Amino acid sequence: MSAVLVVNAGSSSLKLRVLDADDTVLASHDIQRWTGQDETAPIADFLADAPKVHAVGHRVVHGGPEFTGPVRLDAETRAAIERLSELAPLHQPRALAGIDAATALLPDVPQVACFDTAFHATMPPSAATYALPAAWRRRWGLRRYGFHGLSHAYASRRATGLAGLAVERARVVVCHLGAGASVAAVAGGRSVDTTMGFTPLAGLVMATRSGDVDPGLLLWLLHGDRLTLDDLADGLEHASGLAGLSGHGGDMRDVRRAAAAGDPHAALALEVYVHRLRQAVAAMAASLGGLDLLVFTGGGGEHDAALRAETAAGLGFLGITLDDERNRGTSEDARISAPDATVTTWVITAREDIEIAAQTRAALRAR
Ligand SMILES: Nc1ncnc2c1ncn2[C@@H]1O[C@H](COP(=O)(O)OP(=O)(O)O)[C@@H](O)[C@H]1O
Ligand SMILES: CC(=O)OP(=O)(O)O
Ligand SMILES: [Mg+2]
Repeated sequence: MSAVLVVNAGSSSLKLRVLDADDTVLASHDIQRWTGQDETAPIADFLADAPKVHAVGHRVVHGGPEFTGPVRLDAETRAAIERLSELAPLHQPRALAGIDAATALLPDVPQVACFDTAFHATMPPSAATYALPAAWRRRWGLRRYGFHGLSHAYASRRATGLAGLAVERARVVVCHLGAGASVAAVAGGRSVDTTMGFTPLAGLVMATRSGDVDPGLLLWLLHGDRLTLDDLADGLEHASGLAGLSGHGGDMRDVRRAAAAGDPHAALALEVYVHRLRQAVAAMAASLGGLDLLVFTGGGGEHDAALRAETAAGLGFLGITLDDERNRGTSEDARISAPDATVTTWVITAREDIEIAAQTRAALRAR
């Protein structure tokens, strides 16, 4: 099997790729602000000019308890994915739109779902369990799932390889900083902890998502006539994060411009973002019992040298020290730590497409 079409529907974009057997990108197209509502059009246009594909791999954000590895799509698996939509309302409907479009356009080509949650299925119970009543946990399967697993898996493996470390021995913290953002702890190639939870709303400050807030605050907002459930959900998902803090939207570039022009709200947004990110890196290092590699990936992790420098600036006590020139000089896969740093720090381009293509080939071979 050679060429694989990769469909990566994120919260803010749709990324289409055709990858050859050796991961060469044969065709590529990104659609910003894809809603999934106009189902087939962008994928049809892309396929009209793309080489023939032999399989399709889809990124699906939530795999729930049942999907801990890639799965061939059919009516049954599609229905199971649809039932998980409530847990990832920004993401799952878009993945389903991509699945339906590709299935309609390529009815004879096998399709595979690859899950963001699957990489984190190896988390130990101490990291995955919420301190909630047992009856609730049993009845609704409440637990930490974690997300961005396709990116965390790829970036941790890639950095470990570039560092020349044995996978079994490497302790890696990966910061995936895109529109959604999460930090993961990877030991011996397996996820042992992460900042996202039951849903992709938990953890870090994101573009428009709040990340962690006091659950008592949410109860207080829902009490009496302060906010309806719909208003609360909309506020936490779309009007919080960098957007809610800065008043300049959720794109880090706009927030930085506003802060540089003297806007105090934008400056506070950056401070809160970095404070929480540093805390998360230290927490993940604690989950690993020490740290060998720190990795930055995702749009902000790859392109925002100031963000990397500000994050590292508070983490010298862990052995993290950047080389200023290297940090400012790259957005390619490269080491950016100082020569004498005990933790080596890396910038790695997010390549969920490579991970999805590999999982797709593996799932089809396994049958
Ligand atoms: N040069 C840059 N400086 C700061 N932030 C950037 C830069 N380029 C991209 N970003 C951030 O990356 C985010 C998009 O990340 P990306 O991983 O491409 O998207 P997605 O999460 O949709 O997959 C944007 O919201 C933006 O804030
Ligand atoms: C899981 C998640 O938050 O994905 P994205 O960053 O694509 O929104
Ligand atoms: Mg993404």
